[in-house]
Order: sequence, then C-alpha cells, then structure tokens
Amino acid sequence: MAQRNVYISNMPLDEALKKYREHLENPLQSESVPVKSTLHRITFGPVFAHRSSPSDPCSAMDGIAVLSERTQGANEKNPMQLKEHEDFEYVNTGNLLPENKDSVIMIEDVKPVSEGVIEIVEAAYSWQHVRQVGEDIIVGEMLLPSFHKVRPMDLGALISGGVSSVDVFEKLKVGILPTGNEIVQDLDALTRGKIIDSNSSVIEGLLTEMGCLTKVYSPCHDDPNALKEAIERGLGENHMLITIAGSSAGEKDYTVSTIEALGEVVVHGVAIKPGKPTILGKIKGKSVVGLPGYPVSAFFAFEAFVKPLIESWHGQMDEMSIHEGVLTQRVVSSLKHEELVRVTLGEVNGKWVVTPLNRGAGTTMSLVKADGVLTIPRLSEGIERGESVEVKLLKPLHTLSERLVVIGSHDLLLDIVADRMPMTSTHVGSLGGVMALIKDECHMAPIHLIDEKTGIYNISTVQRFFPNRKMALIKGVKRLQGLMVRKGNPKGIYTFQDLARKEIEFINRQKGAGTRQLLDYELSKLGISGGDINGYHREVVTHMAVAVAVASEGADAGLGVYSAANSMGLDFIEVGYESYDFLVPYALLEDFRVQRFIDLIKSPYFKTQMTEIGGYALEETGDIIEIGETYD
Ligand SMILES: Nc1nc2c(c(=O)[nH]1)N[C@H]1C(S)=C(S)[C@@H](COP(=O)(O)OP(=O)(O)OC[C@H]3O[C@@H](n4cnc5c(N)ncnc54)[C@H](O)[C@@H]3O)O[C@H]1N2
Ligand code: MOO
Repeated sequence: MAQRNVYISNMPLDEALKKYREHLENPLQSESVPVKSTLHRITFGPVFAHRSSPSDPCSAMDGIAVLSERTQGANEKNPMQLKEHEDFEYVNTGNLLPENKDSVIMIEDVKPVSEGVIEIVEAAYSWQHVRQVGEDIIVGEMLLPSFHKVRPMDLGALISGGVSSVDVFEKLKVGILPTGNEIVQDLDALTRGKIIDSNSSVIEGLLTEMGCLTKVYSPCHDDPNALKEAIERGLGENHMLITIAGSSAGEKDYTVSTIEALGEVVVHGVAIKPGKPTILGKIKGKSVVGLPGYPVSAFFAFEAFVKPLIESWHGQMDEMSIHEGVLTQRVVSSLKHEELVRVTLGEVNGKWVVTPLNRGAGTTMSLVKADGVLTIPRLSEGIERGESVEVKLLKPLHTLSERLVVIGSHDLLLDIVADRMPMTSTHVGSLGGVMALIKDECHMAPIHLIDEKTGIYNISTVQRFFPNRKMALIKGVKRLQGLMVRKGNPKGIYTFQDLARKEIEFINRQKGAGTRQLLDYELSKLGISGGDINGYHREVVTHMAVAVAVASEGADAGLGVYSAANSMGLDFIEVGYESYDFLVPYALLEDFRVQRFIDLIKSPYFKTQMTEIGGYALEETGDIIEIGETYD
C-alpha cells in the first residue's frame, strides 16, 4: 500500500516564513545593463553620478542675460536702457549663459524701446534666474541606493547624471512544475476525469509581474521517479522551483517525500486556510516550494510565502497609501496652481515628520528622493511649519519607519551611510540641524560648529542650545577644511586675505552652515568683512556644490572639505582639521536606528571607505560624549 503523509504541521505563517528565510540565501548575482534597459530592474549597488547637471550655467527663464553689476541703479523712477550684444543677449530657458553674463531678467520685465534697445525698471542680482552647475546633480553624488527598483523618474536622473550602464540584480529564474495524472495543458486533451492546468498560468503571471523569468514544464505524472527527475531538472535550470499539487495526504502525493529524499523539507503544513499543506523545501541550497493544488490555495500560498521571499531578495516590500505627518518647514505656494511638493518622511518620537525637498521643476533628484507627494490646493498660500498634512506615499510605509532621520550639515560620508542603512538626510547646515532637534523633527544632527571664543568644536554650542536637555554627541570624524582653487592655483590664492582681492570671485556656503561660521571666524581674526569679498553672498548648500562651482570656473575659490576638492581634481590649501560629529538627544541613544548608525560608523567597512576618500581622521569615531543633565 502506498504511504500517506500524515505528519502535516500547523505552523503560524510568520514563524514558517521566518524559518524558511533563515534557511535560504539570496541566489541572485549582478549583471550590467545599459541604462535605458533598467526600468523595473533592481540596483545591485549604489549608483553614482558621472557628471553634474546642469553641466554649465544656463538660463532658468526666457528673457535677457545681463551682467548684474551693469543693471545696478535701475528702478521705476530711473529706467535703464540696455543695448543688445553690448549689455545683454536674448536667451531662452535652458540656453547656455553667454560669456560675461551672470543673471537673467524675465522677458515680462523687459520693455522693448527700439531695434536692439530695451528698458528695465529693476536691477538684477547676481545669479538671478540662472541654473548653476550641479543645481540638480553633482558629479560623484549617489543617485540611487542599493536595492532600489528603477522607476521612470529614476531613468531621468541616471541619464542626466551621465550614467551609461547600471549593475542590477539578474532576473530570478523560476520553474513551474504542475503535477498530477489528471492535469493537461491542452484543451483538446481535456477528456473525462482530466483537469486543465490553470494554476501554472496564474503563478506564471504573478511571477512575471514581479520581474521574474519563468518556465512552465509539462505536467509530471504521479510517479516518484518521474517526479524526482522533473524536480532535479527544474532546479538545475532555474534559481527556484515551484511545484503545484501533490502537497497533501493523498496516496499519490509524492512531493514531500521526493523533496526530503533530494534535500530538506523545512516546513510542511501552515496555519492558513486555504493553503494549509504548503511545502517549503530546500535542495542543494535552492528553494523548492510545493503549492497546494486547489487554485485558491495555490494563489494564497504563493502570496503568503513565494512573494515575500522574492521581494526580500529584491529588497522590495508592500504597497502604497496616504499617510499623515507634521510639516518641518513652511511651504509657500502660489494661489494660481495646485502644487505637488515632493517630500521625505520619517518617524521621530512616535510622530511622523514631513520634510519638503527641492521644488525646482528641473530637479529630477527630488523625484528620486521623494517618499511621497504633498498636494497644496489652488487658492492656498501655503502651509505653516508644524501643521498636520496628508502625504500620498511613493514608498512602502514600513520601509520609512526604519529610517534614521538626519537633518544638519552635509558630508560625503552620509552617502556611505545611506547606502548601508535606511536613512533620510536633509542638508540645512549645522544650526539648521540643531533647530530641528529642538523641535523633535529628526533623530540626529550632524554638526561642526566652532566656538568663536575658544576655537573648540560643538560641545559649548550644544550646551548653549540645550540648557535643560541631556544630549549625546556621537563622535564622528576629524575632517580637513581648506580653500579649494583650480588645479595649479592659476589666481595665486594662498590665504584668506587673498579672497578680498578685487579680481577674485568667491563662492560661499549658506548662513547657518558650519563652514560659513569657520569662514567668518577666520575673517574676523583678520579684520576682513564679508562685504570685502566678491561672491560672499552667493550661497550653495553642500561642499560638492562649492567644488563644482570652482571646477567649472563659476568661482575662483571656496571653503570646504578636502574630499570634495579631491573628487573634483582641485588644488587645496589646508586650513585645519575640524570635528564633524553627530548630535542626538540622550534618550534616543538606545533607539535601534541610532544604534545601527553607531555600529556602522565603527565598522571596518566604514573606515576603509573613508580612508579611500581621504582627508579624514577617525580616531574617536563612534565614541559617546554626554552633555548636560536631565531635568525632567
Ligand atoms: N485527508 C486529507 N485530505 C486533504 C487534506 C488533508 O489535510 N487531509 N488537505 C486538503 C487541502 S487543505 C488541500 S488544499 C488539498 C491539497 O491537495 P494537493 O496539493 O495534494 O493537490 P491535489 O490533491 O493533487 O489536487 C487538489 C485539487 O486541485 C486540482 N489541481 C491540481 N493541479 C492543478 C492545476 N495545475 N491547475 C488547476 N487545478 C489543479 C486537482 O485537480 C484537485 O481538484 O488537499 C485536501 N485534502
Ligand atoms: O487549506 Mo486547503 O489549502 O483547504 O484549501
């Protein structure tokens, strides 16, 4: 008499899936694919920009390009006439900014007077309506992290960032093996007692939707030897095999015994209905899943086990929805239009925080980085900071709650961290980060703030801003700051005094940035005022943006870190090492996201990466300094 499988367990779904996952390794390797063929593929590693975008300064509006200096003094009472080819050139949106021009006046604000002569009633400020080099993408910037499913908007960023091919996960090959003497695949063969194989097509469709390559085999007869051969062949030709039917306790249900003979049955029988007799097996390291034969059972067992397993190999999870959160920055909007603001989300102290991204219509990266979209209706002037808003999610919520929310000063090391753990970072300078921590809008603020009296970094500033709250400073890196100049230092810039020379164009960091404070500190020691330096008021928000401006000859010098200068091939005049540390509320030190971060920056991997970039010292990285007392 044939043996029956009577030992079917009743393992809870979560437990079964966890146990099975632990038994299997991700079978997928990487392959290099031309950028235009990467839609819906999943990135194997981080993808970095090969070029900046825009790669040259260009006009952001239709109008005329002028030298801002030339327009000073123009106002309603004193209209100013300008001559074409002498004082201005006509430009359209996207045109290269002509030589010797630094700003654009919109065509609406230009009054034609006669052939080649126009009149303006308002002066232009420098870089007005000009898209600066790297406004959207900066060479070397991480465009996409690992495990990212490429969407249409990502293609735009990859192509703008000069990427020609991308390492993606190879497609998962899955074999589908229907079993049972009664199963036929051809309607003509559907005689009395036969059943048409509908399950294989359903499972094939589900796998195709997930980006897998499938192969459906001919139905295997209820014969142990035939089944053994078919399973071995199916596994040899694929990464994974799904068998259909024969999973239960019938006399001819050979699937379990065959898998057991060839490898291991990890689970047989789960506490879901339909789907109870599902088999989760492993042969030679590969996954074999036995789905029950009833069509609905097969579908649910697939959704419960196969789908999450493949998704986790792809680094992807569940679906989209609407979510509520608190806005961390005021968003001003025009009454005329409904505005779609790209935002990031994170969970801080049980509250969801919503941070707007760059709003320029040319910033493809704002779409790539967006976790969701906030709609500001027509006839609304905008939304205040602290107000509750509803966000349409572009990413699954559970991946967002794992995120470490970082607001503050920028450094290239944040890209290394963001590639290895879930993180969102907003770059608003050190003081901006401190303010966000005060309002509980982030977990962590990277800071480098010099005390102008003592020259000591961070500690005294933290004491001053948090007199009643116990904080912790996670020691980060010592990084080399200096003046970036073009290769060979053609303008002979060696000291801060040189910045005040008439022919030197400087590019500055935004107010509140630690580097801006360092500049002001050095200038005040020398008695130089910001107004003495051309370009002091021209601000960008990252070190890389400064480096790109100098490299592309938009400026002659800027202050920033060695790593940024080095990556753009610039010369570097050392100013000294500064402490770039991570400030967190003491109470959040034990938070799993903060812990994950500390583990990462203490890891050998992080040290190797930082050493490769150069310009950093990591002696105390990950050490904790407690600051202040708890008064509550
Ligand atoms: N004594 C017991 N009997 C059964 C148990 C049990 O615990 N004790 N479990 C029941 C449950 S629950 C399910 S589900 C089914 C699972 O059956 P099998 O996986 O062994 O599949 P079969 O018996 O071969 O077929 C079931 C049913 O599905 C049809 N089928 C099979 N393959 C296909 C296909 N490719 N396309 C469409 N339809 C297919 C098949 O003809 C049968 O009608 O067992 C219960 N019995
Ligand atoms: O649980 Mo079965 O899988 O009843 O259909």
